[in-house]
Amino acid sequence: MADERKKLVEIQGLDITFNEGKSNETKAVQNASFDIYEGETFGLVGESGSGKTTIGRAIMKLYEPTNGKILFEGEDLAKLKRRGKLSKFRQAVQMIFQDPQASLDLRMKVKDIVAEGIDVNHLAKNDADRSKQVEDLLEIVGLNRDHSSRYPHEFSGGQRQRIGIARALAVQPKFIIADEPISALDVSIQAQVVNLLKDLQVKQGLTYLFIAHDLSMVKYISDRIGVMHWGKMVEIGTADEVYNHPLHDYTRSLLSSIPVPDPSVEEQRVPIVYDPTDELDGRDRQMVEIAPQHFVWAGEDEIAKYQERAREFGLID
Ligand SMILES: Nc1ncnc2c1ncn2[C@@H]1O[C@H](COP(=O)(O)OP(=O)(O)OP(=O)(O)O)[C@@H](O)[C@H]1O
Repeated sequence: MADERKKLVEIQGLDITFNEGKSNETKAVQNASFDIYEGETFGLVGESGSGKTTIGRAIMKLYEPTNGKILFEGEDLAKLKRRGKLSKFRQAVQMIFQDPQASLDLRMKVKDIVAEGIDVNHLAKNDADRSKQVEDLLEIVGLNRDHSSRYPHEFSGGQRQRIGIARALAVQPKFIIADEPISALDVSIQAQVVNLLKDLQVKQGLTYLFIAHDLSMVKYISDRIGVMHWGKMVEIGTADEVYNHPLHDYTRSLLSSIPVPDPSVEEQRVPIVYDPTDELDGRDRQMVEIAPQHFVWAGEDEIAKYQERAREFGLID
C-alpha cells in the first residue's frame, strides 16, 4: 500500500560500525531502513545499547553512515557540504536530551541558553527583539517569561527540560530528536512534558523522533513505532498495532516484561522469553511487510509464522 504522506527523513540500508581497533568493532546499527513522515512522531524503542541514540546522532549528521544513506527533505546528508545548506539543515534539525541538568550550561542565564541558536543563526534584529523572542519561547513552553535572567539551578528538573525544549524551538526547527527526554524526570512530571511536546507538535507543525526504552510511554506519544534489538530494527508499525498486536518475538518479550497495574492480570501473564541467539542463526533476514504498513525483520522461513500471528490478530485475512 503506497503512503501518500511526505517523507521528511528517509533511512536507507543504514549501517553504522564503530571501530576502536581492528579487534574491537561494534555494529551499532545494521541495515536499518525506515521513513519518518512530516508531522508524525516516530518512536524508537529498545534496550540500552540497541542503537537508538546512534540512529538519532546519524540523522543529526554527527556520525557518517558506514553503509547506506540518510535523506532529509529528499537530500542526501552525505552530500550536504555547502555552508549555507549545512547551516539550514542544522537549524531544521534539533535535539532534546535526557538529562537537562547535564545538557544546560549551569553558568549561563536562561536567556543566553535559549538564545544560543538565535545568536548563531542571526535570527534577532536587535537586543530588544532577542529578549522578546526568548520571553515568548519561555511562555510557549509554560515557564514564566520574567524568569529569563535566572540560572538553571533555580528551576526544577521538569522546568529545566522545558528550557531545553525552548532552546530547541528557538531556531524554528522542522524536526526534533528527543532522546529519552523524560527518563530523568519524576513520573508525575513526565506526562506534563510529553503533553507539552504533543501540544507544540500541533501548534508548530513539528516532526519528532522520540527515543525511549519504555514502550508504554512511547506508545502514548508516537504515531508509529520502530523496535530495535542489537542494532537491528526488528519491527515497525503503527503505535497501536506494535503495542497491542506485536508480531516479532522480541517485541512480544519486551511487552511481556512491562508491569501491569492490576495484580490479577499480572499473575495470569506468561512472560515471553526471547532467545537473543536467534539473531545469530545465520539466516538471511530482511524487513518484510507482513500486514499493511507493519514490517518485521524475518527470514524466508519465518514469514509464515508472522503471517499466522497477523491473521490471529485480524491484521490480515
Ligand atoms: N561513539 C561511539 N564509539 C564506540 N561505540 C559506540 C559509540 N556510540 C555508541 N557506541 C556503541 O554502539 C552501541 C549502540 O549504542 P547506542 O548509544 O546507540 O544505544 P542506545 O540504544 O541508544 O542505548 P542507551 O539507551 O543506553 O543510550 C553500543 O554497544 C555502544 O556501546
